[in-house]
Amino acid sequence: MSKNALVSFQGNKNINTEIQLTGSKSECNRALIISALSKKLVQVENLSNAADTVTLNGILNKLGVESNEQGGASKPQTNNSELVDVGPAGTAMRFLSAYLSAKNGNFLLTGTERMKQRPIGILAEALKTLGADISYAENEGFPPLNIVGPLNQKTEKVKIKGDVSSQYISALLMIAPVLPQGLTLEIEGELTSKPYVDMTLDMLSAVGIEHQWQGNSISIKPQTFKAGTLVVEPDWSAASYWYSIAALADEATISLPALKEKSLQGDSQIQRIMEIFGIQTSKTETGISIQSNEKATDAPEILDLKTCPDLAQTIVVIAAALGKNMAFTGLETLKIKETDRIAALQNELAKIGVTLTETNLVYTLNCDKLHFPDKITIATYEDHRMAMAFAPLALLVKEVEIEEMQVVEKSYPYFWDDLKKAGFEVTTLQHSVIQ
Ligand SMILES: O=C(O)C1=C[C@@H](OP(=O)(O)O)[C@@H](O)[C@H](O)C1
Ligand SMILES: C=C(OP(=O)(O)O)C(=O)O
Repeated sequence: MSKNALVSFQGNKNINTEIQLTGSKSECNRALIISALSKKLVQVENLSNAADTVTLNGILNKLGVESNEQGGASKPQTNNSELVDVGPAGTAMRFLSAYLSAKNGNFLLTGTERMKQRPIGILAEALKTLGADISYAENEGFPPLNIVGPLNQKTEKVKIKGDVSSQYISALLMIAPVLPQGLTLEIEGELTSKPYVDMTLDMLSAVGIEHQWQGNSISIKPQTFKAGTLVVEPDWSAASYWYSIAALADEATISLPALKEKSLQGDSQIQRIMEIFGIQTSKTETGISIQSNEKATDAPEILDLKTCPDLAQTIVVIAAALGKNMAFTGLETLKIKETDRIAALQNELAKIGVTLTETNLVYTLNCDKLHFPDKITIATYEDHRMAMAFAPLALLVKEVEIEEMQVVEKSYPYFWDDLKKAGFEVTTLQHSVIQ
């Protein structure tokens, strides 16, 4: 049985609401790994209810923190490996690859069928260079991974490609302080998604872990964690869907408590980017408020999204719906996320007459044939962001049916409830799936 959401908005398109967003899954997943590595000296506050965070928390609780992550312990006697299944959680897969390599035990780290298509070879090979015992259980370079820890460190210097996923780098940086020799990472090529590496280093600094970043090298010496609490901010990627709603409404004032204008999350750039679509952000006593009635700023000729890949679907869909023939760069990594997000966007934007085409890594929207049928049905490809980026179109299209509505659970489980709170009608449709 598949469950779809039928989304519509009746009456005046004026939205005035307050939405309490759940904690950032990126911050939470780092905080949980750091807490485990610190043997719970570091506590986490405002844990997200994102499924990816719930999964990682469950795995870490089950594994316990007794074993010796500081390295040097003898290898386990048994050949039975412990199954660790992250489902669709990319950060959990990447962070645990490093964490389990440093931990005493024998593990089979796996995930969904899609996870088995998301590359991990760059990280696994870097860990092997450090001394980790890792092998590919199915396909070379992809999960599942057999990991036998703790690693017997052979070197402190590792080279790593920076242009595929920053998660590999964050994963290594978090275990660096517990490695007997520490770690110096030399990043080769351009670093993609850089704000996520900054987030990792800032969160490590908050619990006393120092680093040096010179040129393309980041070094962390062996160090102990300082006791403390990491307080997680709400999720800025989730906030981006409220910016979309504000951009498509006739008038909107949406307050988002506890969000900070200056955030650890790179996706807080949505504040500046959405000015292109006439949305203004202001600080309030409790967080921020977004308003739709300000004058739009000029769109740049090409908007680069390399530092905020998770905003790409939000921004591309809004630009398309507003008929802006914009061009984008920095979208290369979208093909290896929850789905091939470029192909997914191309397929679904075609339903409102918009094309997205690529020439020399510049992606251009053509909205000349933009039209809004009375009803569109959007496929979501097991990708939460497809559902959430397209649902706001219900402000322009009478009925938007979003397939497999449960996909939102990955990062924003209360998305549909929050839409209802803001005045949308959301009905659940049950369809039998014929195999
Ligand atoms: O480190 C993180 O928390 C994340 C980094 C980004 O991935 P890439 O570095 O693979 O672009 C982002 O897309 C993902 O949702 C979360
Ligand atoms: C890419 C994402 O997540 P992950 O890589 O952690 O699966 C995302 O949340 O958009």
